[in-house]
Amino acid sequence: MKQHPHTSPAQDPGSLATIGWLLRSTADLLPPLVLACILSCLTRFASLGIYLLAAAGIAKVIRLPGLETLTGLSWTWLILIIVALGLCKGALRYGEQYVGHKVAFLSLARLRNKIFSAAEYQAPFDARSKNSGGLLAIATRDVDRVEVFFAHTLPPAVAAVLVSTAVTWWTWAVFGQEPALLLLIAYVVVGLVIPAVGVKSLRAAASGQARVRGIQNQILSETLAGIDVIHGYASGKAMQARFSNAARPVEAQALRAGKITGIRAALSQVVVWGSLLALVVMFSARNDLTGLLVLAVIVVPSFEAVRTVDGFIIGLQDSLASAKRLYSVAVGLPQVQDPKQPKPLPAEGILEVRNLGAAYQGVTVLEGLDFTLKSGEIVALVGDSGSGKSTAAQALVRSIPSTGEVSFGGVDVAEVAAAELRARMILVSQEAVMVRGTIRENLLLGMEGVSDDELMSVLAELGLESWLKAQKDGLDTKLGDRSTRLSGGQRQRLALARALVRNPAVLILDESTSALDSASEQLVLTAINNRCAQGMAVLMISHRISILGEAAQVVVLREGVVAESGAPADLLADSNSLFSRMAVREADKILPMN
Ligand SMILES: Nc1ncnc2c1ncn2[C@@H]1O[C@H](COP(=O)(O)OP(=O)(O)OP(=O)(O)O)[C@@H](O)[C@H]1O
Repeated sequence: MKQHPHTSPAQDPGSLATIGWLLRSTADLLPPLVLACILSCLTRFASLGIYLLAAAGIAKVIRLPGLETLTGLSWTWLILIIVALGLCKGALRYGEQYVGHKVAFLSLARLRNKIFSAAEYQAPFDARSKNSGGLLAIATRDVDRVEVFFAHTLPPAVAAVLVSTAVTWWTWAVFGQEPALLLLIAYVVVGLVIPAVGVKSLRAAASGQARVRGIQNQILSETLAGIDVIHGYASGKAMQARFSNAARPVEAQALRAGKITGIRAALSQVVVWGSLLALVVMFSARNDLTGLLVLAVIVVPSFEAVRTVDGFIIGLQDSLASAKRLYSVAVGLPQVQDPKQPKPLPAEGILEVRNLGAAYQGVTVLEGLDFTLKSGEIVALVGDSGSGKSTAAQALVRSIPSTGEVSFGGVDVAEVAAAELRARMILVSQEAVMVRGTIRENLLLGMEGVSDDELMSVLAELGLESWLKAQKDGLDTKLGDRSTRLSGGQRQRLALARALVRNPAVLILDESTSALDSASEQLVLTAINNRCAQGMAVLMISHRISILGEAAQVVVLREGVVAESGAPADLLADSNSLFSRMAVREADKILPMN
């Protein structure tokens, strides 16, 4: 038995690997990020310069002795340098914010595109098996949270290191070893030790919050999609309770994170003001008031630079939790991958299905399906609900991993690019999904080179001509959110038209006429038969025997295996066959109506 290629989704990579991935994903944006770091450092140094000169001015006014290099400057020079530094600081700050945010937003746009294309690549199987609300939260909120990583992490971190190093070095050079060592210890405590306090709990709280966002999004989108059902059953309050209960399990974590944040802020205040006090004691003993004044005005803003580390460590936990969720989507490989060197698929040929099997989470739901579908023929796949019919259809177009062999025109479909396969073999699934857009956009879904006349002729084939004429804007009519303007039958026929416009070699219809009244259904079946007369092959999946009249072969599935197969007339001739019993049951249902 041949196993079609598939892999498992990506595992949680850990913080370092996530940061590596973020940087790799945006490698070409690193030069402007470095520029943002340089600008951030220069801004801090400009601030320090202004404070230093202001302190020198005060020392001059009150005629304090010492530090003549600064206090000896004339008032004109002092004021000129302060104004120049102020202007520089403004320009540098503007540049830092501009470049930092530009990098951040470009990176976010890139990450959003990456998530979309990864989800599209992994679709439909993997995308379907993820919860849609979670995926939505990842593609929107999580991506936004990563902004902290780009705009508010690296530049302040670099500035913190450089500012503290420069102030320590300058203090050592001007005032000696003692105050310099005191500052160095205080910087290490504020910039490294305190930010490490409770970091695990903060990380857990951030992941919990990210998870809750996903669940709440899921509940919200389910509620919107099923608003009629929820109103119909007066279940609004129950859904609201589900929404708020989703946050319950992480409430304790969030409170703990709040406490830790408070404790960290208090500790760093104690260290900052404690070191200032120590400097006062040290410089009073030396009787050096000018030194104390100058150092004090430098130390306070330098601590501000170092304390940003604590702030961004908190933001960074949130950002990393989000980045890990992005990573899990972005690097996951699809369960069904394209072959490395895909073979071309012939434009026409016979579809041969041998021993087709499929499983969900290790549970086999389909095995040993065999049939042959020739050009211009209809094969019917019937069976009770849950017998594996839709699974077989999805396995044929390689939407889900499968076993066995499927070939078209003699080429194994596992060796063909999925996009090429799905252009030749189209599955119209049970759910007739329309997107927000016009009728034309819904029919084409990005396909090019189809004229409006061709679209209208297909709609006419399916009995939608008068419906289209009644629409004010014709093919430009907007269908709106979840195409609420359409009836179930109209929606099904539009989904069918979307497939027929593409003129596939094989059309797989999975209960695609279930919402139609019998007159419209007959019209659709005639259209299908006409297409068959022109060479299209059809695999028709249905519960209803009455619509399978033209089928060359019927395959009956029971609990995932082929229970019987043959020409419909032969199966009907055997009164004990499952097929004839299904036909009798269906006729019995119809008879009392007559
Ligand atoms: N995504 C999935 N994950 C897990 N199990 C699934 C999934 N999709 C289908 N199944 C299971 O696989 C079995 C076959 O389902 P399938 O949808 O193929 O049946 P079906 O014959 O098309 O049913 P129906 O006529 O009701 O549409 C069922 O037991 C179903 O519960």
